[in-house]
Amino acid sequence: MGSICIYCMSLPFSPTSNHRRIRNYMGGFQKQYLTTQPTTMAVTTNAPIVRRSANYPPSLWSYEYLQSLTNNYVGEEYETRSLSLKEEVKMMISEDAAVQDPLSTLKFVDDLQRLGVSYHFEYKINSVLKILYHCYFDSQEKWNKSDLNLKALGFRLLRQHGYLIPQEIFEDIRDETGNIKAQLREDIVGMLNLYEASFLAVEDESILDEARELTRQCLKEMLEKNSIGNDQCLVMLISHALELPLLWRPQRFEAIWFIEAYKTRSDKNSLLLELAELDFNVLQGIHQEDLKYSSRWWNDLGWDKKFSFARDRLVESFMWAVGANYEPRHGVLRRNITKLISLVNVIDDVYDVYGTLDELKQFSSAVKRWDINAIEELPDYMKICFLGFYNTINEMAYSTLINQELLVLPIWADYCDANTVEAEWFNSGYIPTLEEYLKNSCITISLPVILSNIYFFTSSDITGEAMQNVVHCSSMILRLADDLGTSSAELQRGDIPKSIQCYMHETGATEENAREYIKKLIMQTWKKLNKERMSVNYPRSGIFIECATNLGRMGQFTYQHASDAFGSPDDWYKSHEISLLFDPKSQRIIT
Ligand SMILES: CC(C)=CCC/C(C)=C/COP(=O)(O)OP(=O)(O)O
Ligand SMILES: [Mg+2]
Repeated sequence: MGSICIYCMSLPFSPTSNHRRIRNYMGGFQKQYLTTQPTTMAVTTNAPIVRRSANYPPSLWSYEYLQSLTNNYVGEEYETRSLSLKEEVKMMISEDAAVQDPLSTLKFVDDLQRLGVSYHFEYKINSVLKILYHCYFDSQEKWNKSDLNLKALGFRLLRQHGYLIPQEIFEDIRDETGNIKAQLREDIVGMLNLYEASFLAVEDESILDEARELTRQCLKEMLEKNSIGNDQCLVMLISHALELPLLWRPQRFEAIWFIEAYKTRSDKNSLLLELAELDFNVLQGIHQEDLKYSSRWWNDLGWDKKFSFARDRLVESFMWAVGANYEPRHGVLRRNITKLISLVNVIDDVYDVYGTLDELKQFSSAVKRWDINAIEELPDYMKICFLGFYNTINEMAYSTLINQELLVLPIWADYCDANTVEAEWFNSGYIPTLEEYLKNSCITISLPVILSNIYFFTSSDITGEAMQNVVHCSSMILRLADDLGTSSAELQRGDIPKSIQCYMHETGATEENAREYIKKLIMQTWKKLNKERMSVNYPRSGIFIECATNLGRMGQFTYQHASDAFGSPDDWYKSHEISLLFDPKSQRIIT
C-alpha cells in the first residue's frame, strides 16, 4: 500500500518522525499565513495559547435587514385566489384520466412535484398512483406493452412512493452490442426519465446501474453535439439532470429552478403555473416570519458578537431548515432545526478550530453531566457557549413538553466525544483508516444529534432500526458531500484528514481518484437509503424520513461545486439565498 502524507501530498509517508516534521511545518505555515489569535487565557500553564481561526467571512445579512422583511402576498385576495386555483388543479388529477392516458397523468404528477405544490394534493396523487400501478405496472405482461418513457417515468414516481417495481422492467433496453437500442435512443425524454429513474436503484441492481451509465453517456453526447433539437426546455432539463439528479435535489430549490424552466415549455398549464408562483410567494412570506423569529433568537443569544472565530450562519442554517421541510404547517420544526444547526456550527468551530484539547475535554464532560454547575470549570468563552447551548436545548424541551434528558442524553454526549476524538487525532497527527474516520465523522457531521432532536418534534411513527438506518445513510451522504466541498480549506487551516485524504493515505490513490471513490460511496449509500425509504410505513413515518433525506440532499446541493458554500457563501450561493428567502417569484429567469 503506497503512502502519501496528507500534509504535503507528495512525500512518501512514514508514520513516525517524518510525518511529525511535516505536521510541524504545517503548523508553521498556519502561523505565517492564517490569522491566529494569541490570547492571555491560561488553562494549566501560563504560556499564552495560540489559537487558530478559520477566517470565515461575516454574515451577509444584518439583523436589521432580516427584521425589516415584509411580504405582500398576504390577505384575503391571495387566499381566495389560491383556494380557487387549488380546486381547479385538483380536478385535473383524475382517476379516469390515469387509466385512459397514463403518461399524461404521470407527467402531471411529476410537474406538481417539481413545481413544489404536490403537498396540496397528496391524497389525490396517492390515489392515481395506486390505480396506475395496478393498471400498468404490477406484472411483466402489463409493463411490456408500455414504451420506454412511460416505463421510466412510472418507475421513478412509483418507487418514490414506495412501490418496489422490479428493475427487470428495463431488461430489454440494450441491443446485442450492449448499447441502448437505436430506436430507444430516439426517445430523448424517455432516456432522460430512465437516467433519473436509475437513481432509485437499491443494492445489487445491475440493470439500473448499466442504464444509468448508458443514458448518461448518450445524453452527454447529445448535449455536446447539439443534437437535441429546438426544445430549449429539454436542453435545460438534461443539463440540470447531469449536474445533479432530481432524486438528490432538495425540493424547494428544485421548485425555484423548475418554475422558470416550466415557463419556457410549449405545453405548460397556465393555471398550474399561476398556482406554483403564488404558492411559492405565500410560502416565502411564512418562511420570512420563521426567519425573523430565528434571527431574534440568534440576536438575543449574542453568539455572533461573542465568537468572532466561529461561523455566524443564521440565514444559511435557516436555508437548511427550509430544505428539510418547507410546508406551512412545519414552522416549529424549521425554527428548531435552525437553532440546532446554528448552535452546532459554533460548537463544531470550537472543537475544530479554537479550543485546546484540555478545554474540549472539559466541555465534553460538562455536556455529559448536563449540570449548570459544570460551567464553573470552563474557560470564559466556553461558559457562554455551554450556557447558550444548555438554555436553548432546555427551552426546546420545555416548549414541546419533552423530558430534556431525552433530548440531551446520550446523543449530545456521543457527539462531543466524537469531536474530542477528532481533536485528539489532530493533536497527535494520527491518520485514521477511511472506515475508522467515517465511523466517527458520521457522528461529528451532527446529523445524528440534529435528527434525534427533530424526532421529538415530528411525532413520526418509525421503528428504531429503520430510524437508525435512515439517520446513518443521510449522515454518510452529508459527511461525504461536506468533505468533497470543505476539506481543501479545512486542511489549509489545519484540521484532521477527511475522507478523501484518509482514502489517499490508505490506498495511494490520487486526489482525483479519491474524489471519484467518495462519489461512488455516496451512490452506494443512496441505494441503502432508497431501500429503507421504500420499506418503511409511508406516509406515517414520512416527515422524519423526508427531513433526514432532505438534509443529506442539502449537503449535495450546497457542496456540489466542491467549495464551502455554507461556511464562505459565494455569489452562486447568495443568489439562491435571495431567490429562496427574499425575492418573490416574478418574470425573472433564474439560470
Ligand atoms: C446539518 C448541518 C450541521 C448543516 C450545517 C452545514 C454543515 C454540514 C456544517 C459542517 O461544518 P464543517 O464542514 O466544518 O464540518 P466538519 O468540521 O465536521 O467537517
Ligand atoms: Mg468544522
